[in-house]
Amino acid sequence: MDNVRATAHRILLQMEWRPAHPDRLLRTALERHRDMSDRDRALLTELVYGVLRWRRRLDWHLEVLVGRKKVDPPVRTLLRLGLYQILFLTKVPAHAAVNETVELAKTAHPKHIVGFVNGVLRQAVRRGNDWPFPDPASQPVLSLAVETSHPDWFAEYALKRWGYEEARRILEANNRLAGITVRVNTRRIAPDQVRTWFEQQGVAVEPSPVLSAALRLSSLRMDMSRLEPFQNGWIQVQDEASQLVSLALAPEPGERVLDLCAGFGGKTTHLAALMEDRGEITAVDEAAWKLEALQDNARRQGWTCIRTHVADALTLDPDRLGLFDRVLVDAPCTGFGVLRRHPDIKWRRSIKAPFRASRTQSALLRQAARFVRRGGILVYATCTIFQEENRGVVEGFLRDESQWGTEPVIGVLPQSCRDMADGSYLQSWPHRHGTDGFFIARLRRVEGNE
Ligand SMILES: C[S@@+](CC[C@H](N)C(=O)[O-])C[C@H]1O[C@@H](n2cnc3c(N)ncnc32)[C@H](O)[C@@H]1O
Repeated sequence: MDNVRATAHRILLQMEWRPAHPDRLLRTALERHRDMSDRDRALLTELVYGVLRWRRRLDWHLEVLVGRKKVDPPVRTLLRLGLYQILFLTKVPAHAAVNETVELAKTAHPKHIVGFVNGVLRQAVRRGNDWPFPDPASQPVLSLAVETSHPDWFAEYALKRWGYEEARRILEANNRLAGITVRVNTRRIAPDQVRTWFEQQGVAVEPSPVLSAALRLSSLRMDMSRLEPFQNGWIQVQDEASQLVSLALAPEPGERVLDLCAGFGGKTTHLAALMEDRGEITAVDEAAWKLEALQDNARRQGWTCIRTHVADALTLDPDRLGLFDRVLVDAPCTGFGVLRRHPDIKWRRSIKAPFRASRTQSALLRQAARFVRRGGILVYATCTIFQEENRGVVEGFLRDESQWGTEPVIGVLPQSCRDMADGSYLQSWPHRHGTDGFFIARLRRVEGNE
């Protein structure tokens, strides 16, 4: 039996039943099938991510083929997988896509379902490029949702907020594959040396137009953790926009810094680099396993100034932890700025998600403020593009907290970031800057705590 398609089907179906990270499911599957060739591994990743990325479009095509007939999740997932290969994968011949999917159907379904799958996919092949699409003039929301494969609620939000043309550019950019960007640990090695290492492995590398210590790698998905630059602590996989967050905090060597939502420590280790490993960084997260990964990361990169603290940030007490010169809140968010890398997120959120997220974000920001000394800096960041989670959270905070003011984020960043300015804040965009979509606000405590 074809391992690749069966595995892709299993992963996609698992994601139908309950939320899971495709990356984690893929990694587990690849570990189980160590004998899989590199070509098959790449195809498996492409099938899973391709179906997730194009799900709304595939469902539209399915609707054209079978009408509103109810199709059970296992069969729907099979059809999406077959259709994706027929419509989007030029390297898989259409007849092979049909045959492989039908063979897969035979392993789990009765004859009439196998016949149904076969019939639907053959119809799709016969259609070639002849598919109806919603009319953008009379059905702009449906047209945006289907053509760019986003949930209808988000297409409607985007249309209202940005207008059709800009909304289309934003949504289309989410379907462009994002390459891997790395931050070079310049304390260990020069960016040029890392560049040469990758080029010697046949990977094309471009220096970042935004940041001097960042490199853009052409290969889309490599297992970085196996590579020498990663194992030697020379690099951190991190999009440029994400790198701007620590730069916006601009910590100085010797300071006390609090990273309240540290996660795996992409930003924490960057802070340590900016502080030349001098001073003290307290990295907090409620997920112990993430902080363990952070510690590995810090060890590999050679940072000793980070200590981790597993806790719900909302319950921390400034009397115990003391005050800090700078505090970072890299808040949990809806993630709509990173849909290029995580297309599954689109289907896991509803229109209520930004509002719900904003309540936690506001609580975290208010809590973070309690830890900042007078004159100190607080940076609030998300990887999303909803006003409710970004400007809305910060402005709500500023309305209630008279001891705080904003500072232009751009003031502490390289000139190359100028066009990311959004008033005194920063908002980066995949369609404009080729980076992930991040929001950053920089606040200063002007009065209050000593
Ligand atoms: C956007 S992620 C942080 C990513 C991380 N800063 C990085 O650069 O890799 C948000 C993090 O906040 C953590 N988190 C969410 N709510 C929290 C809370 N109440 N207390 C502590 N950590 C929390 C999550 O576990 C998650 O790791």
